[in-house]
Amino acid sequence: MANKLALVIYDTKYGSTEQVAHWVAEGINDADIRHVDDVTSLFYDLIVIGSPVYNEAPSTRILAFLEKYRDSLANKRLAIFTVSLPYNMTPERAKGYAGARILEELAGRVKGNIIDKRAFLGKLEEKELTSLDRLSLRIQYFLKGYRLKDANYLDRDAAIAWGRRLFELATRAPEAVTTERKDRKMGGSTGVPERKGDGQREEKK
Ligand SMILES: Cc1cc2nc3c(=O)[nH]c(=O)nc-3n(C[C@H](O)[C@H](O)[C@H](O)COP(=O)(O)O)c2cc1C
Repeated sequence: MANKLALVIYDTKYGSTEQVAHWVAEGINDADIRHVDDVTSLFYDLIVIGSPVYNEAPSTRILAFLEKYRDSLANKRLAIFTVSLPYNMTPERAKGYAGARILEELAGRVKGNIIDKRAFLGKLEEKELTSLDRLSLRIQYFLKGYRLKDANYLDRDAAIAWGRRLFELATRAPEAVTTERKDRKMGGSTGVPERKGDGQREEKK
């Protein structure tokens, strides 16, 4: 039986990574979508993995999944994305956001052929948070000289556009993708703008 085109796998606590996963799947056009705990098959040409960022790390469920299926994923085309919201985000910063650090950490855990990766911004709504998360974030923000406040940087168009890009890459011959990755290593566009000091929580205004 032929593989299906694409599967988008995500974890989420407050819904934003799930939302981004749905938009990405919409852009791919013919993608299945599953929470990381409900994955039953990896018979797809492309596996997209989306992780939220909590406490400067990817989701532990996603990391456990990558570990468990390390060998099965090793010969697959993969794409990965993170959804995060650094404490110092502003609409200005959001425009050039790369979020490279956690995304690179996640990519480092994967053995497969990563055809593309992307850091998306998410949202935070104080009233949705568990009391423990609210307290912990309030303390972390306070220690860094910021005040926790609601923010929503979800970008539907960007997520759908990335899904479309993945569709193009996934339906290309494997050699074409490999060549493009080599080109990128030699200085071409990575899809993730490389800007110094644009880590998840490294800048301070
Ligand atoms: C407890 C907690 C810790 C977080 N820690 C970070 C962090 O270290 N870096 C970051 O960029 N965003 C952090 N965030 C923001 C989340 O990444 C952001 O709200 C994201 O949209 C959450 O994804 P979800 O809605 O799929 O759960 C944190 C959020 C929570 C609730």
